[in-house]
Amino acid sequence: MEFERVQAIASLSASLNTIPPEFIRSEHERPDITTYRGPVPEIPVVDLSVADRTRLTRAIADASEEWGIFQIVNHGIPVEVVKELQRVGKEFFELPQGEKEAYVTGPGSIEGYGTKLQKDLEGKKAWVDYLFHFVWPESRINLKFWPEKPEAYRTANKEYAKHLLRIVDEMLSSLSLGLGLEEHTVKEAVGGDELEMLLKINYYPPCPRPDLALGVVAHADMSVVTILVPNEVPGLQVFKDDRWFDVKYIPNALIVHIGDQVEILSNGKYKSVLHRTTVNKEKARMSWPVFCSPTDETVVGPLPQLVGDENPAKFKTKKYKDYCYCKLNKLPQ
Ligand SMILES: O=C(O)CCC(=O)C(=O)O
Ligand SMILES: [Fe+2]
Repeated sequence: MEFERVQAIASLSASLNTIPPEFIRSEHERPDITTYRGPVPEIPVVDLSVADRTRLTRAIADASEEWGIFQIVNHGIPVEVVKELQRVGKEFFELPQGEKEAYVTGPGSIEGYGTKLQKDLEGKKAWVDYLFHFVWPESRINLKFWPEKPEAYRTANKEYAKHLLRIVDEMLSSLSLGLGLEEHTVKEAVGGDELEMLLKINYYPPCPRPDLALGVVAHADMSVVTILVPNEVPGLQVFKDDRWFDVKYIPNALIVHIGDQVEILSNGKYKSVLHRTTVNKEKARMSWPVFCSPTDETVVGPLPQLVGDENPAKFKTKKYKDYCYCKLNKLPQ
């Protein structure tokens, strides 16, 4: 098992200065060939400390319509809280392999430590290991998947989740207002206070051939929104106007991805963004996305206020778990 971890493969590969063939992407995916190197448009940056609520709402709504991704600055989460989240996550991944295996994901569970074992459609593997666990609501938390080491892991994650809850509410309110709807509409449409927050830590070890491999492959998140903290190593790319662009690293910013559920309930007005990650030759890249999602049984579809004779529904209305099942098994929605 140990040698299936990308972290273990990376240590071997470093000395060989090469990577196993199943990590070498075909030409249409290779980052060196497919990354656009012309002038790069910046993804929008939204300053949450702006006092003018109407302006803030418009900035978030416009970014969600045009890009489906933006960075937020002056978000009010203390720098120390984020730094501590990053420190304990990094220390967990630096533990001896055997200690991490104690948190290994089990059959039928999304939570836990692991590596995507199945290859993708082209028989390729992703240069990343991960840890998943719920951080909200309390009833969903299973401490079995929350590392006991380093010692501050659990307090740091609890603290971050508490702050993030406020940001999620702020995002969902702005998305509602941006559609011309009452503030709580979007949150209620995805289950209100039942909304779940699943934290993932991505650990992308240094890779001797970052020109050939990919971290996470192109996808759009199934969530309502995903809010992500990266470390200082760039690697996130977004697909826009038929091109892959690098996302600039902005210290202390959080990255907000619009997920499929918001695209669906807005009937396509807001875009769920296609993104992927590249890896780095010298440094480990890490990221902490939190996927905010409805419960399995929550039914999500285009908001009735937004559909009519002139605006027919572009998406089916279905349970979140059925949406995920179709997407994960590449079945028609
Ligand atoms: O590492 C990143 O910046 C993005 C990761 C991601 O897209 C994901 O885990 O869904
Ligand atoms: Fe993602």
